[in-house]
Amino acid sequence: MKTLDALDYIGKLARKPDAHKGNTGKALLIGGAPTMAGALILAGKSALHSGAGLTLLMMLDPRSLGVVTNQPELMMHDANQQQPDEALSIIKPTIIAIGPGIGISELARAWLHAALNRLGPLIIDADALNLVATHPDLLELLRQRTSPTTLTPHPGEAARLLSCHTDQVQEDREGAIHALVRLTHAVVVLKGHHTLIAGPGYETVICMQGNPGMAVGGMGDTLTGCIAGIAAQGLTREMNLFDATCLAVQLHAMGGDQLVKKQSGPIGLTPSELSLEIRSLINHWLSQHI
Ligand SMILES: NC(=O)C1=CN([C@@H]2O[C@H](COP(=O)(O)OP(=O)(O)OC[C@H]3O[C@@H](n4cnc5c(N)ncnc54)[C@H](O)[C@@H]3O)[C@@H](O)[C@H]2O)[C@@H](O)CC1
Ligand SMILES: Nc1ncnc2c1ncn2[C@@H]1O[C@H](COP(=O)(O)OP(=O)(O)O)[C@@H](O)[C@H]1O
Repeated sequence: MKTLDALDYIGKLARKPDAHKGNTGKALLIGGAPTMAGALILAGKSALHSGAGLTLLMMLDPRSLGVVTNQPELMMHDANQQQPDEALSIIKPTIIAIGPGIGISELARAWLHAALNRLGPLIIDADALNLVATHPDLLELLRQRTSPTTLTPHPGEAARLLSCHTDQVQEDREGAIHALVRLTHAVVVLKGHHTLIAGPGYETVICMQGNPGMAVGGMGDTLTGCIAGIAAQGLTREMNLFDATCLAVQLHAMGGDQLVKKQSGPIGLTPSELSLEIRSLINHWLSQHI
């Protein structure tokens, strides 16, 4: 197992003078069921601040479509008003992330089915992972995918996928992540203290950064948005989804550590602040190296 060291990939995010929003990546994030719109909005803000050219939110709760007035850059879509397969083929996202606050309704299942069926890179998080754990047809679709896929389970979600107890995952995190890769054929991020990343054909890496100030609701949504934002830009610039995933995990953990250094944590550290810190880290690195 090697230590995560992915910062050099930031170089691939450098903008050419003639860059435009059509070639800086389109991230589509799907989730935000009633009571959990915040999860999708946090993921959206994170994708935006990580540099995605366009960030679209496909929101399952129609009443929450108007709640992001403080971030009008996010493009809001009502998941109830569209046929999932048709909408995905019209939007043509560079990357889809599905799960933050999505819940386990029939509507959530329909969007996940469409996302799994579509050719193109995909990130699966939160309740979308729980749906995979409880629907063998969705697991089979995931296993058969030919496009790059990243799963971001916390230990509780990992345990549901592996039909075991969370304690068993935590007792042998390396064994658990390998079992998840074998089960799903995807890149897997096993979150928590010392996050692990593994995937078919890749050496497992361990993130030695991050801190307990990040133990607050919405931190995982922020990671999912960050992977989406980095991948949206990087996938068209010789960065694959595994590399984008590694870079986002490291930026997310380093951002948390920076905020603690600035005494914005560990107590009271928020996912919204972390998105802005990740933006600073990316731009600082670019200003030093490019
Ligand atoms: N602002 C919002 O609207 C938020 C909505 N959220 C959504 O809420 C839904 C439910 O997600 P939850 O993750 O809260 O609930 P879950 O029941 O899936 O997982 C929580 C449990 O998993 C275990 N667990 C998680 N991380 C662990 C770790 N590092 N070590 C050991 N055990 C660990 C613990 O037993 C914990 O109680 C998701 O759809 C999620 O996106 C959350 O993301 C929080 C913020
Ligand atoms: N003690 C910790 N040390 C390092 N990272 C942590 C710690 N606690 C939480 N994190 C990170 O914060 C994020 C929490 O994700 P998750 O549990 O999915 O949150 P949520 O579902 O509330 O958005 C993960 O990236 C995890 O690695």
